[in-house]
Amino acid sequence: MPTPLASDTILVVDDDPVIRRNLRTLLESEGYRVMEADNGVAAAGMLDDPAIALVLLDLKMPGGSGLDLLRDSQDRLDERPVIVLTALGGSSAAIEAMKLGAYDYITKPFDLDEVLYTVRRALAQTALVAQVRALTSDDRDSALPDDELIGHSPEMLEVFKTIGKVAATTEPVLILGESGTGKELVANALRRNSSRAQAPFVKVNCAAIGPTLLESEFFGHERGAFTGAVARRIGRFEQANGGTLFLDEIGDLDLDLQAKLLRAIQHGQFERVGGHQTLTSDVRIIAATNRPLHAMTTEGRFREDLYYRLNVVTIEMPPLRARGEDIILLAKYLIGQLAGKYRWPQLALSPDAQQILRQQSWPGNVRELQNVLARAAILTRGRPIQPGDLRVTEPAPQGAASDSHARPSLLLKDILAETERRVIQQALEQTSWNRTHAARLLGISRRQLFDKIHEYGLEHKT
Ligand SMILES: Nc1ncnc2c1ncn2[C@@H]1O[C@H](COP(=O)(O)OP(=O)(O)OP(=O)(O)O)[C@@H](O)[C@H]1O
Repeated sequence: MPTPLASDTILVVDDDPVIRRNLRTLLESEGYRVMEADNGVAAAGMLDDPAIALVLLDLKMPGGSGLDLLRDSQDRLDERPVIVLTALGGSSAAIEAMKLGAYDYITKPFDLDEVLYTVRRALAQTALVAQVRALTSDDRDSALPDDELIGHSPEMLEVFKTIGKVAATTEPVLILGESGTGKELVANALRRNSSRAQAPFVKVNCAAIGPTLLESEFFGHERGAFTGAVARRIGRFEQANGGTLFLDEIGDLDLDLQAKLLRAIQHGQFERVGGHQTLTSDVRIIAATNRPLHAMTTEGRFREDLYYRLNVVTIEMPPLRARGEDIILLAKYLIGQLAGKYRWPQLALSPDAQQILRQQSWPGNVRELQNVLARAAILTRGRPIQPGDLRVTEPAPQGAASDSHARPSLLLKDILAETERRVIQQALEQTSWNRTHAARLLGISRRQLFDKIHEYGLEHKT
């Protein structure tokens, strides 16, 4: 959780001076500034102060109840989180408050730790959403760091919320989702918003290296541990000590290594390859995979105990096709990046091109969108992108194909390529992706078929 900023002022609204004093003492000891009001009307008058970042609000107060404040001052609250304080048994008022947009509620007599935890969580979450909003506004002049997560869809806001909630804990986080959905960006955001933001952030791609080298990659090795081990090597667990270790493609991990990894995560203990000394390291684990990890546990391909250890918090990345208008938001953002990089001020997306983008199913998700746009931008050499400039891997649905604007290209070579792609796709579907049968049907060799599948980025969908 980010340390509170000096500007984080909390408005405590309660008619009971003892409660106000207790809350003030607690919050000030944590570095927050505190303002007080003893009823809803007085509180509403104070909300014009932009320093107020959060409101702790009693519901029952003479002279302006908390519910009235929530109901009447939405504009003044301007999305600042309100945490409601309710007496035990007052659940209907609490529910009503939540409906009116309260962030959360705490029942009295409250536990001070719970108050602090809820306040911190609310502030971290709001800061994250605000940051994302600012970065995704249409203003292209704002310099965007490369690893910002763009999205306004409810699905992505859910992801941002979860990041806000869990970033500050040291529990492991498992990020699931199709390839290219932004899992690595989420790992970066978790780290950036954690108390370990300044500590080491070490990444290992578990699919990139074989099991023997991977063990040494994780835990290091002693000199002479195996041929080629000419010097002692410090592994990633040691490097990440005090920080965060991101294990990408964890679903590709060999069973034997899964056991060693479990021990290292559970007890923080491991040995270098060829070493006898037990080493310890304090790392926060973030793991990601596009594989169905849970199903793999039932098939015995992934250890159940490791799965449950990693799966304390799961973030499911929605596929791009499920993010609605985020496709266009992202496309505009990516176009902005390309325009800046290549100095193409005219680069833009025509409305028809946007329509084509909306209609795709994007099996390669954001990465595919990036590739399609980069290729189109290069083709047009910085002029506005039209539908014909977009080489998408999925044919546009019927309606779009009959629309003259949506016709991909009039160049003979493009039409031939598009026809070939469709025929191959058809043959593959007709044969349930039996490549031998499909190749026979098409009158080409299996090798040629493989090359074409690769060339056109065709994918088997179940
Ligand atoms: N929401 C997003 N906003 C901006 N860029 C994004 C977003 N999601 C993904 N990207 C970009 O798309 C590309 C793929 O993202 P990333 O590598 O994080 O995906 P991944 O899910 O980890 O993929 P894989 O499973 O293949 O490793 C990156 O260049 C990333 O910057």
